[in-house]
Amino acid sequence: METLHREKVAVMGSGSWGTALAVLLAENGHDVALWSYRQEEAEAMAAEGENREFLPGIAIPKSIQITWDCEKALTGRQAVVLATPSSYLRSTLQRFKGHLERGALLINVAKGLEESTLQTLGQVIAQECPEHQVAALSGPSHAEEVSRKIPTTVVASSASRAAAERTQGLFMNEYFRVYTNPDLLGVELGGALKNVIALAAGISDGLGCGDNTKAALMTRGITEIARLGTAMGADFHTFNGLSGIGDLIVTCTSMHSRNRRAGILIGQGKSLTEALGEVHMVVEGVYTAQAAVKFMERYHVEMPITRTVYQVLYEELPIQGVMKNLMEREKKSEDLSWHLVTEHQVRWQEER
Ligand SMILES: NC(=O)c1ccc[n+]([C@@H]2O[C@H](COP(=O)([O-])OP(=O)(O)OC[C@H]3O[C@@H](n4cnc5c(N)ncnc54)[C@H](O)[C@@H]3O)[C@@H](O)[C@H]2O)c1
Ligand SMILES: O=P(O)(O)OC[C@H](O)CO
Repeated sequence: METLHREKVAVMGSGSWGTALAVLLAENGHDVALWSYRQEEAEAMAAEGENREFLPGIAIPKSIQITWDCEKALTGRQAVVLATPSSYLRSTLQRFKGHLERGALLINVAKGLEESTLQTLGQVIAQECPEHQVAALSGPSHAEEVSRKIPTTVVASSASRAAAERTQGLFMNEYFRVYTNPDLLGVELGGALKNVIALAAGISDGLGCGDNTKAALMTRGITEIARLGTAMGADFHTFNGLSGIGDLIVTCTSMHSRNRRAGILIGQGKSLTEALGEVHMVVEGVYTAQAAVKFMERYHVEMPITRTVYQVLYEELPIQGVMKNLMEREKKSEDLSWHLVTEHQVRWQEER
């Protein structure tokens, strides 16, 4: 592995992902500050040398400066990792943007959509911090595995190639392989929307359905994500990559997945509030489902799995009605090659 260029990095958000990435960045040789939203969270981590609440068992190197003071975290830092849950991204940016260094690169690692504005997280960041370049790091990557150095691959995406490559260089090491991808919209949408499909996969498990059902939900899930994504202008191919199908696979199959675990509890008959309380960590799909339903209406696309999850969460669709909702829909043609459909239709017409 080539020698790393040492940078001063701030990680804003000390949940499981922010903590895991701060540890990785420190191990890569960077000078890292880790900012906590809650003072008591920062104090506990500093005193215990680990994040017992969100990432127990992983030692936090002493070189990491842990703080709840935004100014301290950001002063002199040219790379800033945004690791708060998506619903707090805007409020966190508003709180600290006055302390950002001029030209600092903002790297979002949260996965979600802003329901009130129907903006992607990249758009939220660009709106709040228009002077700064934005990148995203996304892909199949549970904090519990990355922090144990289990081989993981992700993508660094930005409209700016230099920003994507800088992000790649910051994070890449022998157990964390980072590819670049120029399609920021597609990368963000894949990461956000897979969480709703993971809730469906969990519900299916909680209901006692089988592997056939899970495979169907994952395959049809990525199809509906790509359908919305391409309607919004993303590149179809991105959904075949790490931030698309890759992340969908891990989140629908792993017991580390908060979304899948919440889905299992709901499928077993727990209420949403009970499921969220039990999982304790952020379950992004619960919020993304609300935004996704608005997006699908705006772009006139069908997303039956996403809509069914929304109905369970917010419209009291009985859990026993989930499979009926999906299986007894009208007959359809499979549309995996979304961009080739027209070509197929032409060929079929010629054959007649
Ligand atoms: N955990 C993972 O494996 C993982 C992997 C990839 C991406 N992500 C994404 O990273 C983001 C953060 O997830 P996480 O798993 O680290 O969360 P988490 O549930 O582990 O931690 C939540 C954090 O949010 C903080 N918080 C609570 N209220 C807040 C507020 N009002 N403002 C700001 N912060 C507040 C808490 O103090 C805590 O540090 C999510 O978008 C998630 O989808 C997580
Ligand atoms: O645990 P989940 O379901 O929130 O997923 C976390 C990451 O997005 C997995 O890549």
